[in-house]
Amino acid sequence: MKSVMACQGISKSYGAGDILERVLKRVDLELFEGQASVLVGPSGSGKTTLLSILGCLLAPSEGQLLIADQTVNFSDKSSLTEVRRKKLGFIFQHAQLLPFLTIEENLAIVGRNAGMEDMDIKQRLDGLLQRLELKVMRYKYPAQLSGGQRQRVAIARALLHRPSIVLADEPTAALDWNTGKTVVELLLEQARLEKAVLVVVTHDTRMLPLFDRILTIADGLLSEQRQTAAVENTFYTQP
Ligand SMILES: Nc1ncnc2c1ncn2[C@@H]1O[C@H](COP(=O)(O)OP(=O)(O)OP(=O)(O)O)[C@@H](O)[C@H]1O
Repeated sequence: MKSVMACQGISKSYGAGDILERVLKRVDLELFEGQASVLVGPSGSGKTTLLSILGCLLAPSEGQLLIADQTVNFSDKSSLTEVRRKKLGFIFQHAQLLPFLTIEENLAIVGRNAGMEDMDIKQRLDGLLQRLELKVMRYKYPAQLSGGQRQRVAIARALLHRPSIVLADEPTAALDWNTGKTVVELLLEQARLEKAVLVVVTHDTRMLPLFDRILTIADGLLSEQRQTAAVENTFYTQP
């Protein structure tokens, strides 16, 4: 399997002196092509912090992040922007679509930022809108869509430019169970189709069996669980 992304001894602290908080402690992690991981842990354990580092949005205090065997240089803003635009796709709890643009425009802008040709953007847009059952929404604005439809647009937006890494922070938190499950299944299907690395943060333990890997953060340490029951019993109650 091809390694797409790796964390090597990544630590992250916030604050300084007496109020120093060590959120991540020497996290090692290797993520492979086409692999879908779910990231779980108690509230405040550092899930968003780790996802932000993986997404090149936040610099680690120590350690290195490698994407396609290249060390990410967190002090070089222009290369960080380039990596984010070309290699990464993001999905957030609330889709965070641009309200003044139509669905088509919200999607096309990602392709343009990644340097795709107009014809490629159009073909990709047509295919994703069709598969995600969003064709009738094409010329609508985000406010005219339901929460589930907006998250399906967010999936299309995250994948449009064929990123090698897709990161999702609680993508179903604002949705009911059935809508959320459909959204995650579509996300998994599309990510696997594109052979992208997928990392999803969720509090919903019912989602865990859908993923290839279950990663847990607790006390700043990352571990991998194979038994979903152990994770459920340790930290969570069913929503
Ligand atoms: N910018 C920041 N400055 C200072 N402390 C921060 C900052 N961001 C996060 N923290 C702290 O780091 C810890 C981890 O936060 P993080 O948001 O990564 O946790 P989480 O596991 O995603 O939590 P939740 O499940 O509640 O969303 C928390 O104690 C939080 O208060």
